[in-house]
Amino acid sequence: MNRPVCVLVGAPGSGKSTIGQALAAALGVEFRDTDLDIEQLAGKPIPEIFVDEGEDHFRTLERAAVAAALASHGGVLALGGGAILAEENRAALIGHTVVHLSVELPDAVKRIGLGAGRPLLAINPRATLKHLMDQRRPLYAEVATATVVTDGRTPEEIAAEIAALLKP
Ligand SMILES: Nc1ncnc2c1ncn2[C@@H]1O[C@H](COP(=O)(O)OP(=O)(O)OP(=O)(O)O)[C@@H](O)[C@H]1O
Ligand SMILES: O=C(O)C1=C[C@@H](O)[C@@H](O)[C@H](O)C1
Ligand SMILES: [Mg+2]
Repeated sequence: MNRPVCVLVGAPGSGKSTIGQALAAALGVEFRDTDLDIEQLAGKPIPEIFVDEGEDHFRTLERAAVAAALASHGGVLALGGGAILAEENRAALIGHTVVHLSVELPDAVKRIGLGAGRPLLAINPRATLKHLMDQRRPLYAEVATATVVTDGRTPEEIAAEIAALLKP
């Protein structure tokens, strides 16, 4: 059974997908993102899943995607920004190497632009993002075995710091 060399968690815009790909390339392993697994399985983009079936259904798909990826993926794994909301997912992360990519509101807003593609941020995006980040910060900290600050830093710098952390 494979297990991820590193699982990345963090708020929307923390850079899980971007840094995950750079880190996987640096380590010479595969990158996997549970958001993409869910889209492939559902056959549609995440915003459409939210519109057609609702957030609860998305979270059900997400719990299954997290369990499947943790059990089978041997490379770098990025989880969706809200995956840590589920107690089941937090429990499943125990014993894994989990890196929290921390980001504060100004950098997160700059990066994601608060445009389309993030269904939870469709209404009053800045305030909603702040609320999400405040609510989730303790949960990211709970599952993380290390926290890496991303504000004002390039994806390459961040990926290099994580690669160094992973060295035995
Ligand atoms: N360290 C960084 N500095 C500047 N821009 C960044 C950095 N990391 C990511 N970005 C940019 O921010 C945007 C969001 O990054 P990314 O999609 O990797 O975040 P994410 O954590 O995967 O978000 P989500 O939870 O929505 O999947 C992208 O346009 C990316 O290029
Ligand atoms: O922050 C969240 O709850 C989400 C983040 C994205 O990665 C996707 O998983 C989805 O848009 C929900
Ligand atoms: Mg992502």
